[in-house]
Amino acid sequence: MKASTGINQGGCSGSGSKGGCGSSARPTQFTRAQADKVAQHPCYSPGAHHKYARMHLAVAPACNVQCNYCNRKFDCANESRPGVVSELISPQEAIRKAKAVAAAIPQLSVIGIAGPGDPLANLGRTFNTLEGLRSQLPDVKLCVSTNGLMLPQSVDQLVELGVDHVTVTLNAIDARVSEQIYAWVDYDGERYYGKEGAQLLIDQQLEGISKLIERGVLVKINSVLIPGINDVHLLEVSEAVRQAGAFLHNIMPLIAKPEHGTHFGLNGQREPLDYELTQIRELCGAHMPQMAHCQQCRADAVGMLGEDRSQEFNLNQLPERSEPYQTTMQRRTLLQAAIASQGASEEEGAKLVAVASEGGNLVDLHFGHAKRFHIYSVSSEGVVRVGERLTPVYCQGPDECDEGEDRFAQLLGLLEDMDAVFCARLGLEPWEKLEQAGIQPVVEYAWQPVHEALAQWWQQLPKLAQPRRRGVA
Ligand SMILES: C[S@@+](CC[C@H](N)C(=O)[O-])C[C@H]1O[C@@H](n2cnc3c(N)ncnc32)[C@H](O)[C@@H]1O
Ligand code: SF4
Ligand code: SF4
Repeated sequence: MKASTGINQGGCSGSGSKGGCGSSARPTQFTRAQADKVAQHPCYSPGAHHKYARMHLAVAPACNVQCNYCNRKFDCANESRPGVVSELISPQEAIRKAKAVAAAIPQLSVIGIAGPGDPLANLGRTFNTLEGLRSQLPDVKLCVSTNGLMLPQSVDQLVELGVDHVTVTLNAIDARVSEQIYAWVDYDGERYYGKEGAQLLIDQQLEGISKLIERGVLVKINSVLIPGINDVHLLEVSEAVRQAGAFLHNIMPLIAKPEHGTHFGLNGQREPLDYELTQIRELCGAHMPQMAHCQQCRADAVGMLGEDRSQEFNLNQLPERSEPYQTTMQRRTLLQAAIASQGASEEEGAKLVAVASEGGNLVDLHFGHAKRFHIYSVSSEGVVRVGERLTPVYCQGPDECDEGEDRFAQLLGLLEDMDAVFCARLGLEPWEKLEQAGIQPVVEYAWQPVHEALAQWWQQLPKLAQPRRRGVA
């Protein structure tokens, strides 16, 4: 009973889609670790959007470009489309809201920042929020959706903070097309118009996409289909992003109603017809796997794709006090393990195992050097990845080791519900402390593939698997 990987399926579920699909997408080869990441992201895998939920934190009001289709309104609770939010929140409020939603919706696997403006035009607010999420909700995936203008200079920090899913909106790779979509571009204190602004944006987007891919980040491309402007051109966009190494293309229909007050809406630019969207997705599907279950969510969307529970989680509705996040996290991991293995794990004595691994393919990291632990449920049902936990680095070298004790205590807290920890190496002292905490350190499988290592380890466990040692409150 393994998790659906979402590999080679063309990103086309049809369900919940605005428009059809039918694409015969070109296969994309993923490593197992990438496939695991995809499998738990509701936007990246059609199989995942029934199992996992997402939320957007509306912390980023400003934008550094003006798309002719965008008008960011703040006070519009009954409308659901990109850029719309009910309330703009601060990074601190965002963390509070994220904890409340993670507790209420255990299927929440991904938290993204997607506006209502551009996350990278609000660097302080965005990175403060991401830092808070990383340190206080270590088990959620972090996702950012950007126009790409500030990407090249932001990639290092995004990777450092553990963001491994980024969506870039790329509507054109030819400035003659792009200048019809963007009114202006603000960069380095200057405002650029026409082809000059368009070319600047394209250059930054393509450089940023390449850098993300070099660093192992999964990149999804959003393109807004604008009839008569970029419809046929999207074939070139699709081919370019395939060559760059993006893994999913999300062609979204333009929304352009006069009442939205956008340039296109007010000037009669028409929206695409359903069959036009289907045709373009089919044609682009020859280059790139297509996403067809995008719901064009609000910038503060909450819940499973296709549902919007944002109105249940406005700041004034959040509980005054919440349980410690560690308790929430442990409950979420057990529930996600049950979801992933369809309820079989508890009864069969499944083990929860944390693996120190750089990319999720090999058991290849020193325990103290892991920036994240990949969490697996291991049982007679197989090896199922059920999440990950981001961690402060315990020891980066002799100069930093005086902080080691505190960080180790944090690590123990992070992993206290695990049955075992796999890593490539581990010092004697942490070894003993892990054992005292009831967590088995395992180093015998250093440099072996994670799934094989875990399966072999399970095989050699005593045949009568013990029920799990610990439950959660
Ligand atoms: C609101 S934006 C926020 C992230 C970022 N500023 C960006 O543009 O990528 C999220 C997505 O919604 C799309 N979007 C915004 N307004 C739209 C509209 N009127 N019709 C279709 N897509 C739209 C954007 O192109 C982008 O892909
Ligand atoms: S980049 Fe995003 S937020 Fe900015 S104007 Fe375009 S759609 Fe709106
Ligand atoms: S707008 Fe599309 S890609 Fe973004 S969260 Fe919603 S479904 Fe996912």
